[in-house]
Amino acid sequence: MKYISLLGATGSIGTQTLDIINEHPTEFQLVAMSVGQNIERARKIITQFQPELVSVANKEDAEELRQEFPKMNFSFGHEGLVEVATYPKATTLVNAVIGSVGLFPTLEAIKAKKTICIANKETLVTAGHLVMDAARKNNVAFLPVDSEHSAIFQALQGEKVKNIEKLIITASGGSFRDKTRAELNNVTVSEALNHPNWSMGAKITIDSATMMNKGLEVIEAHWLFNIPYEKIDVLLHKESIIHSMVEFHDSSVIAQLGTPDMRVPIQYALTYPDRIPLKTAAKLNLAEIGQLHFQKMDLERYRCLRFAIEAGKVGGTMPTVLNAANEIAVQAFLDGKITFLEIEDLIEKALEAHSSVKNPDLDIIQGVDLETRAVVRSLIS
Ligand SMILES: NC(=O)C1=CN([C@@H]2O[C@H](COP(=O)(O)OP(=O)(O)OC[C@H]3O[C@@H](n4cnc5c(N)ncnc54)[C@H](OP(=O)(O)O)[C@@H]3O)[C@@H](O)[C@H]2O)C=CC1
Ligand SMILES: CC(=O)[C@@H](O)[C@H](O)COP(=O)(O)O
Ligand SMILES: [Mn+2]
Repeated sequence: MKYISLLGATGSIGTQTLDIINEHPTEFQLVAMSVGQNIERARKIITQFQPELVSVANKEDAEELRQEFPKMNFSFGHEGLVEVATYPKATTLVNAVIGSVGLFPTLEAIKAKKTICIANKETLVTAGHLVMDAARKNNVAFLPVDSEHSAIFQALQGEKVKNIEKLIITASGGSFRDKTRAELNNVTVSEALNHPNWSMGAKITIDSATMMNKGLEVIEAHWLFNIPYEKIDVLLHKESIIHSMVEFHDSSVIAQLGTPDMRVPIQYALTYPDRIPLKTAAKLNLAEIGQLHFQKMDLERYRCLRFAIEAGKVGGTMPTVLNAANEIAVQAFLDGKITFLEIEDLIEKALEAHSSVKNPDLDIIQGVDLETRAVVRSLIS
């Protein structure tokens, strides 16, 4: 039995993680979880899974739930996230929270020697050097959940990192992949949220549309696999069937394929190095699909991808700024305060205004993260 703590239980990845736990009750048990504001959904999860500890974003919600479920432990805020991430009975943390709020709980879970299944890519973008260094020093398994990184991780099983020629991360192109830049001027929030292949949370769906998601994934891959940026390519592949590939020195390419279903990489991270059946996942039928398409990535069309690669190469606190600016700008777009193309303008301004600090410690990272959010908010207002 694996005892799971889950950050972000009410979200898209959180819900699919619960599906897996539900399908395999003899393999997994949910012992601790966090939610944000969605208390209605939290009530249902508590009733179904009976976790021992639940953390919510707000104190008032924690108090209300404590009255309703007197035998359960409740916590709240940032401390609550850490309590869930380090819950003593849990052996494995699934970090499915959104944003750099996931960084500190991840570091604490690593110190508490939990196996980490990481979906929360913003944590790696914000402070990948601190996270991977802590994982190495504490000798904990740090397993990718993001579909592309799971694909690369699977392609690398039994391989030597020294033999890698390059990583090839595939990109669907997101909701606006068939639009020109000129056509992006008047796009709406609901159009942007209409991803062609994946049903995901709002923030990552917008990131897919701006191609920032792929930029974050390039930085994520750099840290997870310890590969220089020059050896990471992005390839447009509109079907999202090949989840990513690794090319080796001998010109051999290993790809991982499957129908677009996040439960597959989530479950792989939970069962690694084993595999167990996933009855509810659709089988891949290539004969039915017929053909797959590939296209070179245009960094002028997708400026956010260029910003991310450049920020990653500069390193230090530059990716922290990229991520924080993006989080604020995407939320402002979702709230109807800015247009779609203003997302990238704000990120560009934040990056241009920043002088990167080399080898930043956690205090510096947290300071830069907060400062960037304030700068971008003031640009918006
Ligand atoms: N969705 C997907 O298919 C994929 C997602 N990812 C990554 O996984 C992560 C999660 O994405 P996704 O599931 O789509 O996101 P969602 O928006 O669907 O879910 C986010 C979760 O985080 C909680 N949350 C949000 N803000 C806070 C906060 N300040 N404090 C505590 N909890 C908070 C939400 O709680 P509540 O709703 O209760 O407020 C919710 O449980 C992201 O980093 C994303 O990039 C990676 C690959 C695929
Ligand atoms: C499912 C997943 O891993 C997402 O990160 C996905 O990659 C988004 O699709 P895009 O390729 O459009 O960014
Ligand atoms: Mn992905």
